[in-house]
Amino acid sequence: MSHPRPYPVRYVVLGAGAVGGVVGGLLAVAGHEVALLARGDHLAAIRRDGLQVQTPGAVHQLKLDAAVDPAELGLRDGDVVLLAVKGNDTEAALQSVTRTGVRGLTVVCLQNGVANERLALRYFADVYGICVMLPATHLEPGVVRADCAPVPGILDIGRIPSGLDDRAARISADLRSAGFVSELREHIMPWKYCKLLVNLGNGIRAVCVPAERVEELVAEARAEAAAVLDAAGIAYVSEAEDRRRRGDILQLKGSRSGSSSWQSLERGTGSIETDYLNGEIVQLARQLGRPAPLNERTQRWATRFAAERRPPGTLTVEEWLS
Ligand SMILES: NC(=O)C1=CN([C@@H]2O[C@H](COP(=O)(O)OP(=O)(O)OC[C@H]3O[C@@H](n4cnc5c(N)ncnc54)[C@H](OP(=O)(O)O)[C@@H]3O)[C@@H](O)[C@H]2O)C=CC1
Ligand SMILES: CC(C)(CO)C(=O)C(=O)O
Repeated sequence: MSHPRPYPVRYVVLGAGAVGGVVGGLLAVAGHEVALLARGDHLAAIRRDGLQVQTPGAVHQLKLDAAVDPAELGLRDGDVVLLAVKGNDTEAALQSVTRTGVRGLTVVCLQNGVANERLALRYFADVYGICVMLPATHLEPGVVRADCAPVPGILDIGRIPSGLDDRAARISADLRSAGFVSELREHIMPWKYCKLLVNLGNGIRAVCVPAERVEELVAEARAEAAAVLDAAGIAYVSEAEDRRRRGDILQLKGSRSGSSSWQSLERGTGSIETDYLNGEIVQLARQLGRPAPLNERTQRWATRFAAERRPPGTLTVEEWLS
């Protein structure tokens, strides 16, 4: 592999929320060209005042190109699309890009879950996956916050389905220039499956009142899922390896209300990503003719909460189990 090429790259963040806003914002602070795709009140606030990216040590108010329709940004071959919508929004988001007719884009899935990369490959040849360890919060329209410092996140990257190349090296170097920790991974998907196992708790914790029994159920759902992945012959990085990679790099500062799924309920978006987290395990189990009752229950309750716009953390564990 040769050295990363020095030509300028434009990063187009598709879904400039908590993660996309923080990554795009800090890339812009580091001097990279960044444009944002957002929607609703968030887009209106960004257009009016700029995107505010808070970190534990600084507040950046960034005037960046922003639009809802990718066509408005004049997408061009060579642009790197940082796909940072929730998994349930991926298909529609990708289609909004394909409608521009520009096919020479690089798509980087800056998302939890493992279905986004497959979807992106349907439309684009150059797809990369990032294992996102970046606690971030979408505070209010126009304002996002990185919750860790001094390193905001670990963003290891690899080509899909596997392999290393100059483009991955270039993106990884740009992420490092923006303060992230990022390594190249020849096989990124086993890391993303490991992260999927971590995220199986998002849905239960988002709906339930915090309790010891909730944490036991999270562990049980995780064990159920690991058995499904094993039966399917899908490789995932071990908890020990994941712990070694994280080390003490991420230091949470201040308060954090909850996971990305919790935030969907808190913001009352009407949707939640659980179908692409626990739902991934459920569909795999169904293909194998196996049960996955805890992941199924997690999926059912979370989607119900989102649809009914119920506030997070309000269901007792007894109700969840009933
Ligand atoms: N937040 C976190 O701490 C972490 C999140 N992740 C993962 O990162 C990914 C992104 O999560 P997160 O940043 O929290 O999500 P957010 O909801 O904060 O951000 C996604 C943004 O994309 C917008 N959006 C959705 N579809 C479109 C579209 N077609 N065009 C333009 N904008 C669109 C959403 O709008 P709207 O609000 O209207 O839906 C929202 O503003 C998820 O996969 C999540 O699991 C991973 C690690 C940590
Ligand atoms: C691991 C966790 C919960 C970190 O915030 C996350 O990935 C998320 O919020 O979705």
